Amino acid sequence: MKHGIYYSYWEHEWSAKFGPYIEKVAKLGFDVIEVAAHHINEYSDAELAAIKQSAIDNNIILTAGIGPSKNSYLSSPDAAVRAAGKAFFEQTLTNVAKLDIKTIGGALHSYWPVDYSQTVDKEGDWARGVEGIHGIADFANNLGINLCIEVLNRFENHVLNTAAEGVAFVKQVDKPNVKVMLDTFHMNIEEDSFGDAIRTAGTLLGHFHTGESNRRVPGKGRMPWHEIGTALREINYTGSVVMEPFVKTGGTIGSDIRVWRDLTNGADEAKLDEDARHSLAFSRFVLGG
Ligand SMILES: O=C(CO)[C@H](O)[C@H](O)[C@H](O)CO
Ligand SMILES: [Mn+2]
Repeated sequence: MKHGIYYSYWEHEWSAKFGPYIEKVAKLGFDVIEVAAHHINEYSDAELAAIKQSAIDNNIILTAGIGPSKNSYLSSPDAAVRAAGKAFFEQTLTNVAKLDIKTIGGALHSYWPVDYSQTVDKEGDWARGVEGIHGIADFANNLGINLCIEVLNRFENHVLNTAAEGVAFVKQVDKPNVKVMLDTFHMNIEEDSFGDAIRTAGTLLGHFHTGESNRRVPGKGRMPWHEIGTALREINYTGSVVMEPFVKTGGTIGSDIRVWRDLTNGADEAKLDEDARHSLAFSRFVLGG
């Protein structure tokens, strides 16, 4: 099991450059950095080559997270938006592959976060989502990339809220590189049992996000980490466990994640780093790896 952190922990914008964080997370002892792919198409090839080299030099694996935009996503009822979604993914995956990234996770079938001022069509969005992911799966596979479909809580998406729904969706897509992704923050809201949810995902679990119920770093709250670690060991999970803490207010990250109070307790960057390092030690101990 490899342990990582989403660089957005330190940032306010999904557009923030991720290159400089590789050395930082390596120094903190992580194996993996997760980067936001939302704006990767704005990076030049030279920039991507330098980032790839930095990852090699620092012995860091990159994974990617993404929340597709409402203008271009795979399950839209509007065929033009679906086509734009496919084109966006093909360009994004091409650039993601330039960083040797093998895992991209998020609500890839949908857009994020969902706008609930509009009518919800769960059945239609599910069916179009399955078709949309099916339609980009081989493209991703040819680049060596796994598509990890994140199960989110009801306030962020309506299609996949539980591990059982994630498994059903991924089985309908029926492609070897399309997997289920779970996140303890969302599971805490939707699942009856953390252990059962992880066992339900089983061998289909492709990526795993961690965070406390208020999205502080693992170890600062009341998540049942022992139960989670036991279940991950039971299913012989060998993928990445990426902590996804969101503790800062402000910017697009603060508003998309609904961080309306300072969860850092006024921490400066050095203190945020220290919290991440402690949480990594805690995560390795309780989850394995
Ligand atoms: O858990 C999440 C949102 O609540 C997601 O992992 C990411 O934040 C999202 O896909 C954007 O990268
Ligand atoms: Mn997540």
